[in-house]
Formats: sequence, structure tokens, C-alpha cells
Amino acid sequence: MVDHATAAATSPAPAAPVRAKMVQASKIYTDPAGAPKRVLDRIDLSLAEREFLSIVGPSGCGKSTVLRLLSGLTPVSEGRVVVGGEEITGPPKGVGFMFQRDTLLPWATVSQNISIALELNGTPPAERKGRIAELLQLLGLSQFGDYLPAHISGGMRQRAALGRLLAYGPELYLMDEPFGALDAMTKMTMGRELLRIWSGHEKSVVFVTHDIEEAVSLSDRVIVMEGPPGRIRSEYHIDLPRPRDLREVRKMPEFRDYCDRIWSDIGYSG
Ligand SMILES: Nc1ncnc2c1ncn2[C@@H]1O[C@H](COP(=O)(O)OP(=O)(O)OP(=O)(O)O)[C@@H](O)[C@H]1O
Repeated sequence: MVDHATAAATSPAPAAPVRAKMVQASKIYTDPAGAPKRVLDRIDLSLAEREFLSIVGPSGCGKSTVLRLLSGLTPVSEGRVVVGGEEITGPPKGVGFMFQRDTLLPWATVSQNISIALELNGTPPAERKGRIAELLQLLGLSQFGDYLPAHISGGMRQRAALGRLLAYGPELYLMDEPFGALDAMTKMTMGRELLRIWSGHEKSVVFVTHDIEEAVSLSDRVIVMEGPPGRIRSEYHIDLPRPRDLREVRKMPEFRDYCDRIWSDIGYSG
């Protein structure tokens, strides 16, 4: 663990090339009375190529704001955000977002939702049909391509949203509690799918979750935030074997140990 309260507040330089980083990045919003409100305070964060990084922390500590800064959807107030080697001033290429509630287009079928992502990334029309079929198969949705989002379950909608993200094919996945609304079993299945896809495609992931066990089971590294204003409190390199069986890994004493330490960092003593 690196304790950011006492150690220099920087991540150790990862061995792999850097996919994204935040350097002394702060975000200042305006509160309803018009006064400045510092929601992120001098965040230093480095994400390696092919790294799976999770961010946990209490509600309102700024986890989503970190994702928004990395996505370029929200500009940084102080400091720098660098993605793919370039300081960003807007949404950079190669970045895809997935939210807790799926944001599928309600009037388009599952296949059409995926097709739009393929169109956006420039996949030639002749290749789209085959690619859609592949993705539907990968996500167990082959029977549901012609369904509207309202006519499938919440878990299926999240799978379709993941399919759309994969269709878009970003280098960096920014995921904001993507499985937060799902039941425990579907959540585990989605986590397993995500790991399978991630390990096959070698993309980088920043995954925000309230679920510490989910964070530890999926990640290479877990960052614990505190705030407001949002700061990095500590980080854990998760030294658990890969490939991971998400149920088996939870039985390991090291897994429990990581979770216990993160719970106490967040301030929960049981
Ligand atoms: N557009 C905005 N204008 C003003 N304040 C904002 C805005 N967006 C977020 N905030 C504030 O920034 C702080 C951090 O919000 P953020 O959503 O990043 O936290 P979070 O850790 O993701 O929370 P949660 O776990 O509850 O989703 C909160 O106090 C929130 O009210």
C-alpha cells in the first residue's frame, strides 16, 4: 500500500507505457450560492497500458469527477490530464464510457445500438453485420438482437451497453459503476465477461465502484479516495493470480486481507 496522506502523493511509475495520467489535477465547481467548491484536490494518478484500475471511496468524494476529467467531458480547473501522450482539452480519441444505468437508445434495437457505435468508429457498412453477430454471441445476446432495450432485462441491457462499448473499440474504458444496479449473480457474470474481454484485448480500464470486493477481484490496482475535496488516500497493488475465477479468488486469505484494509481506509471498522 502507498499511503498518500504521508507519502509523496504520486503513484509509483508503472513499468508499462502510460495510457493516461492526471498531474496535480483539481476540479473546482461553483456551489448554488455562487461560491467556488473544490471537489478534487491535486490528484496525481497514472494508468498503465493494459492496467485494470478501480477507484473506491465514500459517496461524493469525486470518483465520477475523476472519470469525467479523463473523458475530457469536463475540463480540469488546475493541473493537467494526459491521455495517449497528449494533454487533453476535450474528449480524446479512443476513450469509451459506460455508466451504471445503460444509456442505450430506447427507440433502437440491441443490434442497432451496437451498429451505431460501429458507424461512429468508421467500420465499413459491409462489415457491420458480421461484427454485430460476433458481439451478440460474445455477450450471450444472439437471440435478442431485434429486441428494444425496454423488452430485455437490466442485466441484458448492461451487456448490450458493454457490446456497444466493445463495438466502439476504445483503448481506454472509463466505467462508472457499470454493474451497480445489477443483482449479485448478474454482477459476477458481467465481471467475468469484462475480465475475459479485457484480457483478450489488452485495453486499459478505470472502473469506479462502491463494491470493494468487486474492485479487488477485478483489478490490478485499487485506489481509495477520500473527501470532499477528493484526494487519493491510499492505493493497493492487487497481487492475486490471473486469470482469476471471481468466486475462487474471494476465498483466498490475501483477498480478504485487501478488502479488510480497504474497508478500514474508508473508515468502516465493522
Ligand atoms: N456539475 C457540478 N456542479 C457542482 N458540483 C458538482 C457537479 N458535479 C459534481 N459535483 C459535486 O462534486 C462532488 C463529487 O461528485 P462525484 O459525483 O464525482 O462523487 P462520487 O464519488 O462519484 O459520488 P457517488 O459515489 O455518490 O457517485 C460532489 O460533492 C458533487 O455534488
